[in-house]
Amino acid sequence: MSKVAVVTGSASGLGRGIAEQLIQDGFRVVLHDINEVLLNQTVEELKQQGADVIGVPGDVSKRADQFYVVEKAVEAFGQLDVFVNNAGIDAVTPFLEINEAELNRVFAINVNGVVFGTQAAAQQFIKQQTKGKIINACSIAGHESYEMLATYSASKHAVRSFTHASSKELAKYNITVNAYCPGVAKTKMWDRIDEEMVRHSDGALQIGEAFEQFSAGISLGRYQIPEDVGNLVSFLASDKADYITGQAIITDGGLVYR
Ligand SMILES: NC(=O)C1=CN([C@@H]2O[C@H](COP(=O)(O)OP(=O)(O)OC[C@H]3O[C@@H](n4cnc5c(N)ncnc54)[C@H](O)[C@@H]3O)[C@@H](O)[C@H]2O)C=CC1
Ligand SMILES: CC(=O)C(C)=O
Repeated sequence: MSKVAVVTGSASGLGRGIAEQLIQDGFRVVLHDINEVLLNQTVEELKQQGADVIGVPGDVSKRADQFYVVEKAVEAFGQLDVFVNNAGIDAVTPFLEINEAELNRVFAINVNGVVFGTQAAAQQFIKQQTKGKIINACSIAGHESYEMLATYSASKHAVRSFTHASSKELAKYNITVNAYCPGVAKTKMWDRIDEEMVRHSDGALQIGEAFEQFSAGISLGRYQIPEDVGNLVSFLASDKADYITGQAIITDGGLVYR
């Protein structure tokens, strides 16, 4: 029987790219997103292409929603093999203006979401008595800290730390936990970051220029596309990655060197 993967935040952007790659790899995929309208549209498009997928709306910051998506995956497909904690949000703010609401919002989704998704998936793998793979969205911002992106960078450093700690605790169940760390990918997230950086630049930047400046240092000379990220997740989700755990692997075309 083909394997089953859940991908959170997969109605669009990198999550959709990851879901499409896993479908190509032969997975049955559960798409999960807070945007129910977009989720239904994406699920319909993928079904029309012949994919064996379902959509489950939910908010990753709610622990119950994460256990619910695992329950629905098992109800529909009988098992769970891979859980991708992809959903995440951005925040662009000068450090002195960061407030409690921003910290709570970004950490609730980017950090709590990863913890709850990991718990829900791990409990299912333990119940099944099978190996399992948990794959988290980190970022180059989980290795490097950026001006105006302090809250976001801190949240991604926390994702890297939870990847390390959970991989150590879950190894005895044959569950691996790894993270992918994208660079500068052209998705709605970067459209928003660019707009906000322009807004905070006092006229120094025009639309598109923050994205261009960030992309300028990429050694391979182009910005990232969802397929680049899908390729790394495809490997991490495969049996070929069975002996890799606790790693936060950078895929950025050569921008941040660790
Ligand atoms: N775009 C980039 O350059 C980079 C992105 N990343 C990370 O990759 C992941 C995906 O990023 P993008 O696709 O660019 O973002 P995006 O903003 O383009 O898409 C995110 C998707 O997640 C969904 N979502 C947002 N909040 C949610 C919640 N609470 N529960 C469930 N779904 C939710 C959105 O509806 C959307 O469909 C994020 O964790 C992000 O931090 C990391 C490094 C670079
Ligand atoms: C969006 C992101 O993850 C950056 C700027 O590294």
